[in-house]
Amino acid sequence: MQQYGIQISGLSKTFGRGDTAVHALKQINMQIAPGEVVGLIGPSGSGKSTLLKCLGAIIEPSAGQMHIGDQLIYDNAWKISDLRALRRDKIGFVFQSPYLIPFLTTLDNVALLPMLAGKNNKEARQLALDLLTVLQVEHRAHALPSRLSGGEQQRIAIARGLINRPPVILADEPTAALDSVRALTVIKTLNEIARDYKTAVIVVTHDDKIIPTFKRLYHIRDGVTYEEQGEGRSFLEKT
Ligand SMILES: Nc1ncnc2c1ncn2[C@@H]1O[C@H](COP(=O)(O)OP(=O)(O)OP(=O)(O)O)[C@@H](O)[C@H]1O
Repeated sequence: MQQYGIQISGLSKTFGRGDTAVHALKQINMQIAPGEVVGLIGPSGSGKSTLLKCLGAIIEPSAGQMHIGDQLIYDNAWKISDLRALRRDKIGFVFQSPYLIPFLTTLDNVALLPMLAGKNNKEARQLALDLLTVLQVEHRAHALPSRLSGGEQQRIAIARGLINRPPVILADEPTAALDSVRALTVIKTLNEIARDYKTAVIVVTHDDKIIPTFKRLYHIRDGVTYEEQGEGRSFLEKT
């Protein structure tokens, strides 16, 4: 049986009840392999944020199943007690706005998470520096976020999402604030990281610049998803 990075089946989310109930997600099935980067697109109100929040264990689904790797996370109820530790160790979040802490250097912004997870200062900073090197922003390690370009800030945000080596990354509009060249660089970086670290990555986007880069694209409309095949890495190689 193939092992997925993250897999959901029959996942549903209803807000409210009775006549005013909103069925935001209706029996969604998704499987993302380790190393795969998929896109998720859909119009406003279609359920993208709700799906991302369920996948990120930020809100509780109403029904269905979710596995991360071979661990059953949700089966009509949460199957693990410490959701905060799950989010910290298994899921990396990358947002449209990098949300870097303005008075910490780039390096400390990234080192903070492994410190919170129990690593000592020196170990955490070395891990952070190694990752900044992979993302080609190590020369900005001692700069404050306000001194970085938008593309550099977004790469720092990716580093922070990755630092605890989560098996899953959820990226919400990570390129919306970037021009085409920087947007494609961020997506290339996510693809390289996914491949090298065996991470399953889901990118929610409205960004036409990056939509052709996905080999698999999930469309969502009125809480229902369907899948489309795209060009993927061969498109990225041409850019
Ligand atoms: N807390 C909530 N209570 C009630 N209804 C909600 C809640 N959150 C979302 N919804 C409803 O669920 C549906 C899906 O919303 P969601 O925010 O997931 O859409 P979206 O695709 O992310 O939209 P956008 O692109 O505008 O952010 C919408 O009808 C929305 O009004």
